[in-house]
Amino acid sequence: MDRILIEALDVETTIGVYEWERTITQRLRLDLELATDIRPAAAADDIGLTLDYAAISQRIHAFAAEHAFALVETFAERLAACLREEHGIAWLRLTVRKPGAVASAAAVGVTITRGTPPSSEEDR
Ligand SMILES: Nc1nc2c(c(=O)[nH]1)N=C([C@H](O)[C@@H](O)CO)CN2
Repeated sequence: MDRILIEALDVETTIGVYEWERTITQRLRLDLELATDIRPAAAADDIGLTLDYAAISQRIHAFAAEHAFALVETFAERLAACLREEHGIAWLRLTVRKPGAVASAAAVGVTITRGTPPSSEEDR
């Protein structure tokens, strides 16, 4: 199955388990792989027949601005559900990194995959 990519998308959100983290916004860095068949869009050269990565990126910024969670796990799970529901995405992989959260690490975070990857002959 083909995949639409969104890599190193930086968003600002309220996130953290500590009291002081509830009063500020912090940066999360997101990587996404979204399964879709790109052939109809490519054949017709039509943005309406694919997942619009610009529109999805905008939606992610809005989601981050609208929500405040303690855990990056919750952010990832809720965002994945939101994107799958609103865009009919059958399968996705989402990595959420919180740069600077652990001073001795470049980043910490989570990777989740949700849904069933639609199979195609090319994958066999
Ligand atoms: N598995 C997790 N561990 C931790 C998280 C988290 O979201 N998931 N969060 C924190 C704190 O908010 C930390 O990022 C503040 O620097 C600690 N551990």
